[in-house]
Amino acid sequence: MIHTQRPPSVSGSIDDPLAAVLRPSPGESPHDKELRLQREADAKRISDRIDEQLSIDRERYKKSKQDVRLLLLGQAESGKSTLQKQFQLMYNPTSLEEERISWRAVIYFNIMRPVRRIFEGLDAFGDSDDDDDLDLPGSSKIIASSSDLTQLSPELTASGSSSSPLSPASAAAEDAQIALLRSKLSPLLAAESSLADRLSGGLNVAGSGKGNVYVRSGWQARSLNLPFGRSRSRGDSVTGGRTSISAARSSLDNPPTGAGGDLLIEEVARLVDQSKDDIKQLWQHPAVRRLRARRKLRLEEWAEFFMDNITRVCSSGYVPTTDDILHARIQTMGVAEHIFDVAVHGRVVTWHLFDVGGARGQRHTWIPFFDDANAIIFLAPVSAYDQYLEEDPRTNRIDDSLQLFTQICSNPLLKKVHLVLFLNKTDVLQKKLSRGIRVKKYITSYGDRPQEFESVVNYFKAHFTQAHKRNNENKRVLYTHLTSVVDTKATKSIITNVSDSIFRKYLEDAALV
Ligand SMILES: Nc1nc2c(ncn2[C@@H]2O[C@H](COP(=O)(O)OP(=O)(O)OP(=O)(O)O)[C@@H](O)[C@H]2O)c(=O)[nH]1
Ligand SMILES: [Mg+2]
Repeated sequence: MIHTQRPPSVSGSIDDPLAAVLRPSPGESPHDKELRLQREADAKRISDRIDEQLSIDRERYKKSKQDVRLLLLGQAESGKSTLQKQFQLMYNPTSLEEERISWRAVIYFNIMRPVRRIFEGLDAFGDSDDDDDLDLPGSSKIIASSSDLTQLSPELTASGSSSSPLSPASAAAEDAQIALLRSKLSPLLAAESSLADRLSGGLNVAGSGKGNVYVRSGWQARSLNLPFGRSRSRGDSVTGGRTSISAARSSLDNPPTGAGGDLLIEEVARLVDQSKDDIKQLWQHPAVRRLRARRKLRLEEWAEFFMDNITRVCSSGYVPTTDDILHARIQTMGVAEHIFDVAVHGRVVTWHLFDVGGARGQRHTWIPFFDDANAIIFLAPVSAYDQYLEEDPRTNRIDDSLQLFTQICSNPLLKKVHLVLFLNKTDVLQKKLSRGIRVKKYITSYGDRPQEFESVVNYFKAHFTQAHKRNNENKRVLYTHLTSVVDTKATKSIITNVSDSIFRKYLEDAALV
């Protein structure tokens, strides 16, 4: 028989420090005993609570492993956040309702910026009368972005682009009108940077050439002191540790409020209401129409949308409509996680939808989200053929989208992820083509193919499909949809369809595990 000495660490209760603490002292009085029992009961309660929390966490973790994780990827302005709003509208409409009024600030900002750009355009090109479609990178165009004159009636376009020079008297009269409008709108323009600061929480993002404003997740709720439903940034999430959003505190966290709410926003609301007729006059001014007709001034689609709705949007008591919210533009910073419960085939599954910032400087923040993603919706704005990246004015936006899509298809972490491609902004593409903005001029390989929607879309689609095929060892299916994600009815049916296919793949994967 072997006798061994017990090592001190496993020795019995005699040497156990914990037991020593809990052991009654030899001469324990009844009062001491009561205190000791109380201590023991407290310790047990705390220990039970820790066990309970650990078990909840374990359950939550196990359950969250069963959740669906969907990433929305694509370059800046491709429509990711707009698509996220459509998901929100379908699966968590109350939260959109709660934040509805907070969108006013973004929409006011979406009005101030184009007003300033119009004046900049008039300063730079007001006198020149060369008819122009110069969209070469590095050209001196003031606004190297998006849309065109699709909203102009032929009559306006004809008068606006008239090549007959103005008489000196007419030119002087126009100059005086513009100068007056500039002076009347100067208080509004003076408020632009305060509003930008309020929206971004003072964050300045390097490389935002147009002075764009980035917001991080949850700004709507912070602006109203609301709980943000079940939407949160990854930085706030229970899993934590993969924060990609700057923790800079937003001034929206504590906006100075008065009886009517945020004082700055109320002041801006008063200013836009006062200025609405002048803004309208500016927007419809012949000098501005001429600039737009010559494409010297090209405003983004949302800017045109709000300019066309100026009286309604600037009137006092304005509450944004859902359509307004879908058109509102604010750049996403980092990665924002939105959580929805989705009922598919009679089963409710929690979906985590990750809406990322698409600008080049934001893309590194996507990577930590790749390893447990189930599905990706990649958005490529097919209307962007005549645009260049704001971050890199030499890169055509379609080209960038294609390169980005190739990287996503070939990324080893994403090889098994269900892949959906949205060829988005088809409505804008239609309008550009009907305006005669030639594809060949920007995408030379398009050659002499027809300037028709079908042909253009098929051409781009073929390139994306090709990029997918070249990087598809796993024979994964690519689901492609032509979309305009501002169109609620059409997008709803696509989301239903996509959710269904994502869920089917999810069930297949679960069965294999
Ligand atoms: N007309 C039209 N506008 C669209 C469409 N998709 C998006 N937009 C508008 O384009 C703008 C940019 O869309 P966002 O959803 O903010 O773009 P994003 O991909 O989230 O951009 P980042 O956050 O910068 O990465 C918004 O004003 C949208 O209303 C579309 O299909 N048609
Ligand atoms: Mg966004």
